[in-house]
Amino acid sequence: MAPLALFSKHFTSAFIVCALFLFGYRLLLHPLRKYPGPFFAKLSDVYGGYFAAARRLHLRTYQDHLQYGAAHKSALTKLTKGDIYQNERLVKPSIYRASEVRPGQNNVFNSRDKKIHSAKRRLVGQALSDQSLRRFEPTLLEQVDTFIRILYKASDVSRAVDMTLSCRHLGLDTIGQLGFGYDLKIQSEEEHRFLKKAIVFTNFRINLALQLPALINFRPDLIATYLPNSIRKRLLAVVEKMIATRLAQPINAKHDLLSFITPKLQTDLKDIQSGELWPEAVFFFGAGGDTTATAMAGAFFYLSRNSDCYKQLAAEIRTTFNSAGEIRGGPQLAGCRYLRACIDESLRMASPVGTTLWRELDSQEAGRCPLVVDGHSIPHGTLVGVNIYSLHHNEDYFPDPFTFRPERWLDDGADKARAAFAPFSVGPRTCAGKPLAYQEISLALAKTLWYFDFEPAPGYLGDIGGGTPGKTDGRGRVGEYQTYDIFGAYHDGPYLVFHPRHMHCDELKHRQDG
Ligand code: HEM
Repeated sequence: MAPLALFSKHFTSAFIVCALFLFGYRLLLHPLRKYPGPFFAKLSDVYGGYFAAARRLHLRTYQDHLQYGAAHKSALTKLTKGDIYQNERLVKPSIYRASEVRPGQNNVFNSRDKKIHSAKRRLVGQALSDQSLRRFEPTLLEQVDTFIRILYKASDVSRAVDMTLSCRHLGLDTIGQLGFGYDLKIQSEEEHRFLKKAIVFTNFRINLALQLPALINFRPDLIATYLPNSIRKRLLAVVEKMIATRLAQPINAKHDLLSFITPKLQTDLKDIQSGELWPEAVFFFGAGGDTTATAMAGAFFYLSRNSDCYKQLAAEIRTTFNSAGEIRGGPQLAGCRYLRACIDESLRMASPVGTTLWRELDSQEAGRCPLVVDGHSIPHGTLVGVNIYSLHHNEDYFPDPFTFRPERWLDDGADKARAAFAPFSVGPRTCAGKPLAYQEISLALAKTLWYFDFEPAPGYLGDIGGGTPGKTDGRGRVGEYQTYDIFGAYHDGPYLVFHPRHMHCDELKHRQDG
């Protein structure tokens, strides 16, 4: 036998023996072996990686919960269950390195050290506080008004509007202003619209690496950054341009994130991407635009398909306010309880972040008493987490979970539902942008219902966004808004047709004519 053939024969045999040994260990001796779970998840993280690549890990995890129970093994070293996010002994695991803009550059989202995180959180949180949002409101209202004018133009010619696109344009323009005092004009012009794709690419990659940590060191986005005109390179160039433009102005010229963080974070204008400000800016831009867009598109989907809820919400908006100008932040908007219930019900059913947010025992806790979650003693090094999509469809908390029923947030069972509601996560790493998200979604929905009636587009366009009958992979429910899990969510539609409420739309017509 030729030496090469001999080598390859021995190598293959050795590989098979090692694999059998490893899989035998994982099935029979691994500390988590007592937990039920899918066979392939017991063997390797490739299980999570495969479903992350298919963008349906949330659906698979939900099915696994039904089959194996709440505490099951969803990957080699991962358990899902319990009261995790308020536990001070737990931190974000090292797999969050997957979201570093450049290796070693940490931001408020992926810093693991508690002290460093709370300093960053205090800094970034200033731009997102209630007081800051009050100052930002006129700018937010301008963006929402642009959104309304675009719907009005489409309504004039009965053109179906893809709400995924419109909501994402609004979300990105808003975050361009709040982050950098920069008018990206995505709602009205083409130039920066590629940013949507760039954010999807980034989120997909991060999610894949979070589920299959072996990929963390393989960074296709870093490679992509060196390719001429790659989408990732263009995204970073836009963020850099926004920072440079803004830093050329006096620091208090705008009310934005940069006015708060620039004095505290080192940045060299000649090399912005190496400075401390850079990772915060890139994350802020990615986190704030797409998530609110999913929440809005989901709400439009469910309202267009549930006519009783639609009518009740329209009545609330149209009786609470006397003019479009009155629709702004404050007690009247906060008093729209049905509006809030519709938003929460959409966030429950189509969570913008529907994934499992992994946590692990802080390394400083090693050797101290074991971690106990819901009566389970968890070995050190295990990742624990709750899957948001599964939690939000758990019948114990949300009876009839696939039915859009805003009333569940207003009736007697509301406290139980609220205890299990976590679209923004909970605990010290809860979303810092929650108040902005609610304000933006509330204004966009309330103003839309003030000016228009809407319904699904006729023909096949009207079906886009829902499930496909007969599918058995979790996508067979026609009335469920289909999200594709990429840590955030990818989606399409709904396509809606808008009918102006004429006496109210006259002012829009005049503004357009003017
Ligand atoms: C409906 C809209 C939104 C949803 C559902 C959402 C959801 C979340 C979730 C689940 C997390 C925790 C992630 C984890 O533990 O790994 C998070 C973190 C975060 N979000 Fe949001 N988000 C939304 C909008 C926003 C907006 C508009 C901003 C503002 C720019 C924002 C800024 C942040 C920040 C700064 C963090 C990191 C918090 C920390 O670790 O201290 N989010 N978000």
